[in-house]
Amino acid sequence: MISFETRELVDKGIMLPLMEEFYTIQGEGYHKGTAAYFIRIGGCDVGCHWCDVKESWDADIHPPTHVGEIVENATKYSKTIVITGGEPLTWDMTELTGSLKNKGCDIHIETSGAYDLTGTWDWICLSPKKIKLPKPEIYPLANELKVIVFNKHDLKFAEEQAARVSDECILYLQPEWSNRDKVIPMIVDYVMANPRWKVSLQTHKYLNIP
Ligand SMILES: C[S@@+](CC[C@H](N)C(=O)[O-])C[C@H]1O[C@@H](n2cnc3c(N)ncnc32)[C@H](O)[C@@H]1O
Ligand SMILES: Nc1nc2[nH]cc(C(=O)O)c2c(=O)[nH]1
Ligand code: SF4
Ligand SMILES: [Mg+2]
Repeated sequence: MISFETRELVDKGIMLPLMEEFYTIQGEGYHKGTAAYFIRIGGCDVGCHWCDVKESWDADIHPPTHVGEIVENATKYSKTIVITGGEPLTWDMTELTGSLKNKGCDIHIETSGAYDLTGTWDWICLSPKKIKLPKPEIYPLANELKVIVFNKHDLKFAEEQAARVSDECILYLQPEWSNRDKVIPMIVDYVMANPRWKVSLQTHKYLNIP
């Protein structure tokens, strides 16, 4: 049982349910190929049926951890930090990003955008989900839009989402991993016909790294 005091600290974003942290290579999107330290925060109730980290969903199974401890550890490894989850915006990211900024880090987020945007970010990867759409205020701030393609309807969804981001936002279609053999040919044809889109692959899965 988590104490009332701990629950209060988590509500304020001074502690966060930490699922895992690892130094690896960013596998996806614009920064693919770049070494980065990943901090995976537990808790998500978006419920994507193909989510590749369903173990992250239940925040209660991930230990509430002081932001100071997370930051001290992360900065031993890298100045490029990726905050992911779960859905990191389930929580108040003000304290975590403020502390990382104080250490001079470049801070990236992987988010569905389904909850209020908190924290200060150097790079926002917005990966919108049909079942819980992003909050309107995140669209103009997204640096990259990364739509997961599970079937052809997702291409229409991708265009609807692209209409809401800024002109500078980089547009990616990323195959849903378990259905990749089916959807990759469709994505390839689509990107050649619509070259403002780019392909993003989960390259870490091909490299066999976290
Ligand atoms: C696990 S999510 C965590 C961050 C946040 N909840 C989100 O969805 O953006 C990290 C990234 O992986 C993508 N993703 C999750 N499951 C996937 C799958 N089976 N195939 C391809 N991409 C996937 C998400 O869309 C997101 O861009
Ligand atoms: N290497 C690596 N790159 C990633 N890019 C986004 C990831 C994520 O799960 O958010 C991820 C991940 O889990 N591993
Ligand atoms: S929003 Fe992200 S973490 Fe949540 S279920 Fe979807 S892919 Fe998984
Ligand atoms: Mg991942």
